[in-house]
Amino acid sequence: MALSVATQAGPRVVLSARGLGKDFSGFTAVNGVDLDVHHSRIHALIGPNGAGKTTVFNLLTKFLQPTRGQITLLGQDITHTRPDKVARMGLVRSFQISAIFPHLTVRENVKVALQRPAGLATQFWLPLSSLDRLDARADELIEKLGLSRWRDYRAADLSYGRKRVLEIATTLALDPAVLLLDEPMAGMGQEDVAMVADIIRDVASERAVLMVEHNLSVVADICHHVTVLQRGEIIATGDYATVSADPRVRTAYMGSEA
Ligand SMILES: Nc1ncnc2c1ncn2[C@@H]1O[C@H](COP(=O)(O)OP(=O)(O)OP(=O)(O)O)[C@@H](O)[C@H]1O
Repeated sequence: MALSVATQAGPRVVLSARGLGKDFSGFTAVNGVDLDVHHSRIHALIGPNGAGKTTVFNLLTKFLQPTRGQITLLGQDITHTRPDKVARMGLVRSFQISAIFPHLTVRENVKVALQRPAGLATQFWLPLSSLDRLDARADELIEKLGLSRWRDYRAADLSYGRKRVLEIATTLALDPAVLLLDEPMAGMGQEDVAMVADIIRDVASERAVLMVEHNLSVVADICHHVTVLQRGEIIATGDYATVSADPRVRTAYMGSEA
């Protein structure tokens, strides 16, 4: 199937899926998913529990091999590419807080992340001072994400919301073209939600963001495009106003379907 993304007006498509599907021992978890994720846009993937959102994320990052369909990243077919290579090509998934080293400071955490794209192996037996040359870049990233005040705090001492921001900062050290965020607002209080929403908006000005998010007011607030999944298939796609008015989406969220 030809991908007609190159001719579209507006921001360019950086990640795209066509006819994406995944079966688990005969059970179809994802089927016929078409997705275009654009540079400088925030795209939400929403849907009720078990709709297939995480499976789609795992397929896009190649943690799972699709049963059907094609995935393209920056114009290259990555359907059969290994996850580590996909990450190096610019599709990076933000992992949970456990990806942060709690005993290291904010700055040290960012520096450890920064040494990866520099092509250095992560050599934990080297003193952290060996990463001094990364100070300037680390501080730039820290400032960008509003963490300067907490630069010398141990990650363990940060608030929950700021841990998530630090985790996003470590992901941005790889300068991804596409950032996948898995429920970035999960477990956060309202104040942290607003802060992290602002950060995601900023971060997306220089890359594409695809996020799974259950907080629909955040989706309404910051996402340019929303794709709604139900039972592994797309039931609506468009801006928030369009999809939230769709009767199938209303039914799916009210849980009144069998
Ligand atoms: N490894 C697996 N083996 C078998 N079934 C699976 C596997 N992974 C996911 N599933 C099934 O696929 C369906 C989609 O699951 P998935 O986790 O992708 O949904 P989700 O939309 O992310 O849900 P939630 O919002 O609850 O996290 C579910 O029915 C789930 O039980």
